Amino acid sequence: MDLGVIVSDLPTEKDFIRVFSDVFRLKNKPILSGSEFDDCAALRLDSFAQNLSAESLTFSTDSVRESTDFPSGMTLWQKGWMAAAVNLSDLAAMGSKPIAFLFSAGLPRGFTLENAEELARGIQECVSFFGAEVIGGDTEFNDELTITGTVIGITENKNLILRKNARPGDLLCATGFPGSAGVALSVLLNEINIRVEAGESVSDSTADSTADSTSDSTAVSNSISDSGLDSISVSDSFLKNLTEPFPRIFEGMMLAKSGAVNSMIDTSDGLASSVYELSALSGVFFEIDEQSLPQDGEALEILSNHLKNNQYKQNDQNETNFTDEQIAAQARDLLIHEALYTGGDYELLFTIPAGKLSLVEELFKKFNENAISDAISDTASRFEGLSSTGKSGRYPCKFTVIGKAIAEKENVIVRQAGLNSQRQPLLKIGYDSFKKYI
Ligand SMILES: Nc1ncnc2c1ncn2[C@@H]1O[C@H](COP(=O)(O)OP(=O)(O)O)[C@@H](O)[C@H]1O
Ligand SMILES: Cc1ncc(C[n+]2csc(CCOP(=O)(O)OP(=O)(O)O)c2C)c(N)n1
Ligand SMILES: [Mg+2]
Repeated sequence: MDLGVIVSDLPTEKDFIRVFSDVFRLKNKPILSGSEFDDCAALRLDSFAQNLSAESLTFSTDSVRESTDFPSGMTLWQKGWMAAAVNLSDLAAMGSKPIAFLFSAGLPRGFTLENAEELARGIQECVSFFGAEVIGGDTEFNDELTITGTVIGITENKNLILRKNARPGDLLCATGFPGSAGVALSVLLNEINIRVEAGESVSDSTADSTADSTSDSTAVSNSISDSGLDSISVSDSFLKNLTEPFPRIFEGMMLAKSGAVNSMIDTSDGLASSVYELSALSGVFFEIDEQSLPQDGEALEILSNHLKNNQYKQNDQNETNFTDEQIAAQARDLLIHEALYTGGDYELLFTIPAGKLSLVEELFKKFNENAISDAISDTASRFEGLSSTGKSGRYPCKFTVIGKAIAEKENVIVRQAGLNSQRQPLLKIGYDSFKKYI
């Protein structure tokens, strides 16, 4: 079929569904019927129980759409990947194993079959990477591209991790480098005062399916480089922190299986917001030690340049007032703010009893050495040639103790002021789809 055809010009919906279904070929026998042939997909749960007893099913649904989730410059492949990833991240937070994904797409006017295929490939590659299959959906038209996904997972009852069981004295732990997605978003929204030079081309580091994204990423770079300021280069792999969320499915399953984790949540809405969720449901309060928050080197470099360029402008292009050291300290502060109060990182935040720390450290060490743990060894081949892994640095997965449950009656942040530390209330703010992005 001619891929240039506009989807809404096709004679019937069936003609279109075939394009999607060709991308979502079913591999898993227990799925008796997939997206194209019957009214429903059917899953044989007894077959899943051969490898992992499926005592509980887990479900989640989340929507993404153009104006609120896709900053300009994202490829359709990335939009598809993101639609699946934000849903899978909810399963990761419960330690659940993904088995199936469904989505309803609202396609904008002018969307071609080629566009649809790229979107579908992004969804398929994310879903299959994490061991699940796309089993159905619906297609409609909408003013802006909208994708509502639903994931289904399975878990053994003893491994089901909830938000509500954090205990006094627990250590608060996080994966990844919080704040990276927030900084990437500011770059893509042109809120950061830097001049961007295209980093390594997306196609250099990615699978064939993303090769088209090079032109988009250049468009982002050009729009920002008009500012005429000092230039630094922002790599495409850094921007992927936002544009290709990497759900911590394998880490979540490993943590759940370890028996060490009392409570867990993903950080999609920001660290502070996630801490408040764990706190409200568990009835304990937390302190975050800001010094312990891991910071991504490129994020710091971007923020330092932003600060320098702001001053350069303010001072009528004379020398800046601050030393490099002062600028670096201000950049660290800004990144802490991003980590706490903006979302988009899709990392895991979890609590463990202090006595389990060495066990969890050992598990992460082994996990990172093998890229994947024994429990998920069947997935090794999926790591090859995928854009979200590789150079974007999602592996090794960093794991950090960032605070603990405390006796006080509020959530606090421990800040460093010179040689002294200060305890301040943790603000209850984060990404909220009902409010304007902060
Ligand atoms: N419209 C809705 N109807 C029923 N439950 C909902 C609705 N919206 C959200 N929820 C539930 O509220 C909980 C939190 O949802 P949400 O804030 O969207 O979480 P997340 O940030 O993980 O997507 C989830 O259990 C979700 O299923
Ligand atoms: C254009 C644009 N603005 C803002 C964002 C940032 N953003 C959009 S959704 C989101 C987090 C949503 O969390 P999630 O749990 O997936 O959804 P929820 O159900 O909480 O809305 C963030 C940080 C973005 N990705 N793109
Ligand atoms: Mg939601």
